[in-house]
Formats: sequence, C-alpha cells, structure tokens
Amino acid sequence: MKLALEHRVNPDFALSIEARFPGERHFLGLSGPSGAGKSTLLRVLAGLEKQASYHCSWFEDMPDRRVGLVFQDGLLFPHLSARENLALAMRYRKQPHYEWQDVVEGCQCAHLLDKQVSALSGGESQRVALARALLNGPDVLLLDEPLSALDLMTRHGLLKYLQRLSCSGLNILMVSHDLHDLALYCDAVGYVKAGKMQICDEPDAVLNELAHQGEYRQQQFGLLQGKRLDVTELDDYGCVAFECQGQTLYCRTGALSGEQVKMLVDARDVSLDRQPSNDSSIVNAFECEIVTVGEVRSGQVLLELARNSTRLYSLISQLSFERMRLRVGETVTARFKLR
Ligand SMILES: Nc1ncnc2c1ncn2[C@@H]1O[C@H](COP(=O)(O)OP(=O)(O)OP(=O)(O)O)[C@@H](O)[C@H]1O
Repeated sequence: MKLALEHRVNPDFALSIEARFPGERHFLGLSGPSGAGKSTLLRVLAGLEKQASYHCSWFEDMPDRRVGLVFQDGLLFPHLSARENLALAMRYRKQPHYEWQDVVEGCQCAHLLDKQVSALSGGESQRVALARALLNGPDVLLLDEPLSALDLMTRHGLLKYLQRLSCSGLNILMVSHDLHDLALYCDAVGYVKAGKMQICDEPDAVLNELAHQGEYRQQQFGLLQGKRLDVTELDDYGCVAFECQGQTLYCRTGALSGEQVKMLVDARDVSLDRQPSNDSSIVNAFECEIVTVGEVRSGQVLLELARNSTRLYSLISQLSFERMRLRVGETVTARFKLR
C-alpha cells in the first residue's frame, strides 16, 4: 500500500508522510510514541480533516468507498442498546457486507446485544463498536487502539478474526501501542515519529530496526515464522509445529494466517546451550549464530542471535555469559519453551 499525506495540525505540528508498505497486504499496523500523529493520520484517511491532502493506493478506483473508523472509546449511540446500534449500521450498510451472525460471533458480543450502551464496560463497548463498523460494510477499516480495553484472550480472539477478514480482502489499518500484537497479526507495520513515517516494513524488520535504534529495548522480542507442518498428533497437546529456517519449532499461542505461523519469543525466555541435546524439558531448540553482544546492564547481557534473516535475542546473566565465554560468530543452540 502506498501512502502520501500532508497536514498541518497546528503551528507546532505537521504530519508529512511518504510510505510504501511492502507487498500486496491487507492488514497493516501503525505504531509510534504518543503525540506522533497516528490518530491524525487515520482522521485524514477517513476524510475528517478537510485541509489535508492525501493519496492512498487503497482508495484508487474506489470513488464511492466506505471507510469504517473505530476509536478507542467506541463512540456508540448512548441512548440505544447494543443491538439497536448494530441494527442502525445494518440499515445504512453497503453491499457486499458481512453477515450479522459472523460479525457478532467474531467480535464476541452476542451476550451484549440486549444491554444498554451505558451499561457496557470499556472492552464491551469496543467489541460492539467494531461489530457496528463491520456491519456497515466498509471497504477500508481504520482502527485507532480498538482493542486496548480487552483482556489478552479476547484481544487475541478479535485479532484472529480481523486477520481472517483481511485474508478475505478487507483492507485494515490498525493503530496500536502494542507492537507485539502488530508483529504477530499484521502483514506489515509502520512506525510514526514526530509526524513522519520513520520505518515501514515487514514486522520482524521493524522490531529489529527499533531495537537497533534503542527505541524498543525494554523488552526485546524475536519474531519466528514459517510454514505450518502437518503433525496431527500435536492437536492433542494444543500446539502446532512449523518450519523456520530449516528447523522445526513448536508454539501454542502464535498467530496463524493460512499456512503461516508466527511466534514471538521474549529474550528473557531464551537460554543458550553449546551442545544440542534432546534431553531437556524445553521443547524448542534453534541453532543460530551470535551476531552481537550488548553492554552489561544490571548484571545482564543481551545477545543478538541470527540464522539467515531470522533474528532472536537472549538476555542472560553476566555470570553465565562469562562462564561460557560466549563470543560473536559462535554457533549456539537457543532454547525456549512452548508458549
Ligand atoms: N484538534 C487538534 N488541535 C490542535 N492540535 C492537535 C489536535 N489534535 C491533535 N493535535 C496535535 O497533533 C499531534 C498529533 O496528535 P495525535 O493525536 O495524532 O497523536 P497520536 O500519535 O495518535 O498520539 P497518542 O498515541 O497519544 O494517541 C499532537 O501534538 C497533538 O497535540
């Protein structure tokens, strides 16, 4: 998706975006520090900022496009029930549209339909607001922190549903401060800073770049991905196997998009072995090379590990690091649990 956008918001802040999200992607993520201009960018694309100039390749050949915009606080009609809010969106919907049953189930709001909006919690309002936007039949869905009030399991359920819709052709641009959600579910991610698109790339490339820039060091994650392997006996264990850089890995909560599996691995969960061993309770073993060794901070060292283009991080104690005499260029086995 190509995006070009100019908008002066106030004398001190202007949005000036020139970006190209890689590939033919439908589910794009947007993150960045507070005040960077993410919400303004969505407002411009929704046509709410009349002074702005913009071009978005999603809108080409779509003169009568319908843009759905969902804010963090839902903005439902407060004097109506959830069902009445959804029915109103259906009344003014566009074809082709999404089916009531599918949307209500996908947004996990069947049990909320007869509640008054004023009686909904923040997370419940968000689910109903998302359902309302979908029932209106959008060509493009712009989401501004739409799941911020949801618990982890519900959030992942909704992200999987959005991913499914995007696979069937709905264009979605979602703003979130949670880069991990974006990395797991989006096809590409943009990082906005001070009104400019600083990075716009595949999710793992964005995580790595932010880590190198020191923007995102507090929790370092590696993104492992690959083709799902057909190992039926794993169903009984509630996990899936996938091939990543020629090695078999296992995960439980990774995002699945068709045949592709993605798994985020926290640097704090990765231990290092010199000798690969099958005699460990830790299921995943990934052979890789140490490519950088960070500074010692609070008695810990962050190691960057790589196998071809795949990056993984390991945060280990200075004691282990010195005892093992680990060095850049060395091949090690990174071990991490099935999550
Ligand atoms: N209506 C407005 N009038 C004047 N300035 C505004 C207005 N709306 C936003 N701004 C300014 O524009 C800049 C970008 O704001 P925006 O809400 O787009 O940031 P954001 O990246 O979405 O932030 P957050 O992550 O905190 O939601 C900020 O400096 C903000 O103060």
